[in-house]
Amino acid sequence: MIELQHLEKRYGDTWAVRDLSLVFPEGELTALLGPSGCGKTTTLRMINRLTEPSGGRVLLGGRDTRDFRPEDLRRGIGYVIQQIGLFPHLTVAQNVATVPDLLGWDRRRTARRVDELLALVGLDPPVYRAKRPGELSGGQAQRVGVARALAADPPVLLMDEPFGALDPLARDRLQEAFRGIQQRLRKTVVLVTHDIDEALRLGDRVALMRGGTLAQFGTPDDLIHRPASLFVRQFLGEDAALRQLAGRAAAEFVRPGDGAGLPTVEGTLDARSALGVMLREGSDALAVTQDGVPLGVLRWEALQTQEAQV
Ligand SMILES: Nc1ncnc2c1ncn2[C@@H]1O[C@H](COP(=O)(O)OP(=O)(O)OP(=O)(O)O)[C@@H](O)[C@H]1O
Repeated sequence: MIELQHLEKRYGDTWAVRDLSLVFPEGELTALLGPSGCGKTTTLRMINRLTEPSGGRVLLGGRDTRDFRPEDLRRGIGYVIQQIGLFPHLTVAQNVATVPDLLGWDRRRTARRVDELLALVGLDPPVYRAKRPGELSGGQAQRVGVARALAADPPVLLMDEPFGALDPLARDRLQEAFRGIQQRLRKTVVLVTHDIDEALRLGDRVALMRGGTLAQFGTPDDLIHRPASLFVRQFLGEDAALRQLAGRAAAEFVRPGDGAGLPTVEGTLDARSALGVMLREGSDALAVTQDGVPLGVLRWEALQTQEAQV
């Protein structure tokens, strides 16, 4: 668990972060969302002390982070940034092994860990182990960055716009991959993003910031259906419910039923696209299958109730 208590950062007359108190729950992913310049990155960097607070404190597992030496603190916290900063002269395996090497793990344990992590992030170890960063696509490099951050199995992972530099398709894929990884590993993750879809899709919780302070902290559902202010409502936009559908699979809305004769979609299709199929086909219900096996029927109302609550 990470706890921010009255955290502040001032640069001259500018408050980057102002009296920010917040608890990032253990094992959950919290998206730190907000407009440009609202203090997201500063907040994240105060957690691993890349930026020192001007006031207030950060507790990690109940301990004040000032009680740690900054190097020790950072070794225990995974950190992924947009321009991932892999070492270009090292291989993928050596890049992933950076922290285990620093911690003095023996070579066999490190090699096993590297392969395990490459597989976890969807890179075939024999193919990628010996490559250099220059031989990777942006998405592959970002995967290596995630593997590197997870290498020493830190309980906490800080991510600053980790998917920001990728094209939409690669971003989509990596978000999905990361969602799967997080469901398995249950790290305490703080993910900085200005992308509303990403926050709603990946966040168990969302901390929406404005001008260095907290506008609202809650589940994606809370922010969409129970916005705390006009700012929150406007920031998420009128189509917030549609955005949320984009992050959920059609299969989640399926009810038992016979879909014979209805247009058919796969259950893994996102619910927003399924809605698009209904509109295109002029049908208020779809048959949903999983790998060709019927799952049931997706009805317009099931999606509508989601929206009606906005
Ligand atoms: N080193 C610095 N010196 C002076 N001002 C800074 C410094 N770092 C950040 N700021 C200011 O603090 C405020 C918050 O910056 P921060 O980078 O945390 O915002 P952000 O929400 O992460 O923005 P973005 O989404 O654009 O990256 C901004 O007004 C910024 O100009």
